[in-house]
Amino acid sequence: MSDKYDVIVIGAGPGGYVAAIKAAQLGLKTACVESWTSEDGKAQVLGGTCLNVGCIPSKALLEISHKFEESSHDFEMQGIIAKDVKMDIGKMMERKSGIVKQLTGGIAGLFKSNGVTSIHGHGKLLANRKVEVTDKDGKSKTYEAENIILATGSKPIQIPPAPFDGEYIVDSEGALEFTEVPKRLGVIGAGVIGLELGSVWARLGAEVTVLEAQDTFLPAVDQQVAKDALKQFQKQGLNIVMGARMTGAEVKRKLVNVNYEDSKGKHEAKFDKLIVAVGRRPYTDNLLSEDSGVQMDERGFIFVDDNCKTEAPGVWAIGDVVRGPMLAHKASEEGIMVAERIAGHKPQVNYDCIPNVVYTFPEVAWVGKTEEQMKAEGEEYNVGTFPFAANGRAMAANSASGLVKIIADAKTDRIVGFHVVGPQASEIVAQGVIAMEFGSSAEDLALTCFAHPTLSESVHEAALAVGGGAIHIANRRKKK
Ligand SMILES: NC(=O)c1ccc[n+]([C@@H]2O[C@H](COP(=O)([O-])OP(=O)(O)OC[C@H]3O[C@@H](n4cnc5c(N)ncnc54)[C@H](O)[C@@H]3O)[C@@H](O)[C@H]2O)c1
Repeated sequence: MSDKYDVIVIGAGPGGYVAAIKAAQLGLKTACVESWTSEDGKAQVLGGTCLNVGCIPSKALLEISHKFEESSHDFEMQGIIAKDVKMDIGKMMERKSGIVKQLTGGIAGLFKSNGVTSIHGHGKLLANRKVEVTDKDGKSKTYEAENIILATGSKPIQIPPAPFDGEYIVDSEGALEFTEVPKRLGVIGAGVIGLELGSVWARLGAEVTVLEAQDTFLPAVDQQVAKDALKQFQKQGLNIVMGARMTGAEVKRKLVNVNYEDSKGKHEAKFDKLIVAVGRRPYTDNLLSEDSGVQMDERGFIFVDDNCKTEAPGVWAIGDVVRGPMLAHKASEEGIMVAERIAGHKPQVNYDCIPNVVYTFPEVAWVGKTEEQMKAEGEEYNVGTFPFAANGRAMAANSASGLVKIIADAKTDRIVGFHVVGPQASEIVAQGVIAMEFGSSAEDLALTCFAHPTLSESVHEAALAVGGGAIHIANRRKKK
């Protein structure tokens, strides 16, 4: 086979592998370059961070640890006697690895069935739409393509006061590999990763302290929802210290001594393990030759326009390596858009309709604007909320905490924000995404028939509440 392609994708994460499959489906001769190698050094590993060391393994641990916590603490009041429930961490990790293996293997199958050529090695973009691929033995080969898609993802940020050592001070990947439950676990950063991984180990019995530098909890989240979530996490025993900036961490006699400062002064804390989750950085190490023509912005993200075009002709970039939220589904959407644009179509990603989820329990999920954003922008709006405490299905499921909140433009009634904290928020938010994508008004949702008894009835009631017409709760706003 010739080494000239219509499309070469560098990176086989949820951005890259989806782009490659879509491009091949559109009749383009496509190759995908991925350097990730199995631990035994023999095989190529597809799927990127999300499938291997991110979304999927963390969700496996979140599901299992939730079941453990539920059976240990919440079964008895429901009449289920499950005495002395024990956790086998080795077995839990085996199951997590099994799920990862199944999914990553699935991508290889999808590449084959769609006719994507998989190339194993490190890809580097050269000038004039050429890609140099270096294999694990250091041998290089150059390929050419009409279009190149950079989808190399991101890596955890390492900060000087707490360098990762892989054993005591770990990043999000290390936190998925503990072989036993740490007695005292410290987490730096109350962001998505800190909260999700802190929750896993807290449910399994660790005493968890989360140190967060900012004063506002989950500042990107609607603050009514964030405050509700914080209250619930604290009730579960997560010790979340706000306004606490970590200044140093040192391992001494198998313990991590952490120094931090807050408004009350300087403090020291001791932990058996420390997870540092202070954000991720775009991964562009040795990706671009000096004459590649691709520019980066001041934060190291590859510079692209609204359609993911870089400044080099025929070179595109998608996912965590470019501006916008670092989310697998955002990367996949960009991958599909770029593949279709290469094929001559003109799709766009609607960046206003990308859902966000924190996979804690309860989950926090949202799409669109927060009340704080509407206020800051001087927009007039109406709000409808409905608590799961008034939802029969949530009560039956012993998950009656949290709420659904819908924000609608005051003039048009168009839904501009949809927020959930509560059971299955990650699934419920899809209703808000669909509604917003179709330009629905709150009244459209209010006039829709929802099955009874379901958690989704809270969406219906919140939509009714926007117009002051909720049935199962006193209305904050009176019907006009
Ligand atoms: N469920 C999901 O969608 C999901 C899951 C995992 C990761 N991600 C994405 O990955 C990226 C990285 O996640 P993350 O949680 O690491 O980053 P984040 O940006 O969400 O949170 C990092 C937090 O660390 C705090 N921090 C920074 N330095 C600190 C210090 N010295 N002391 C105390 N606190 C400090 C910051 O104030 C911030 O709140 C995010 O963009 C996130 O959206 C998403």
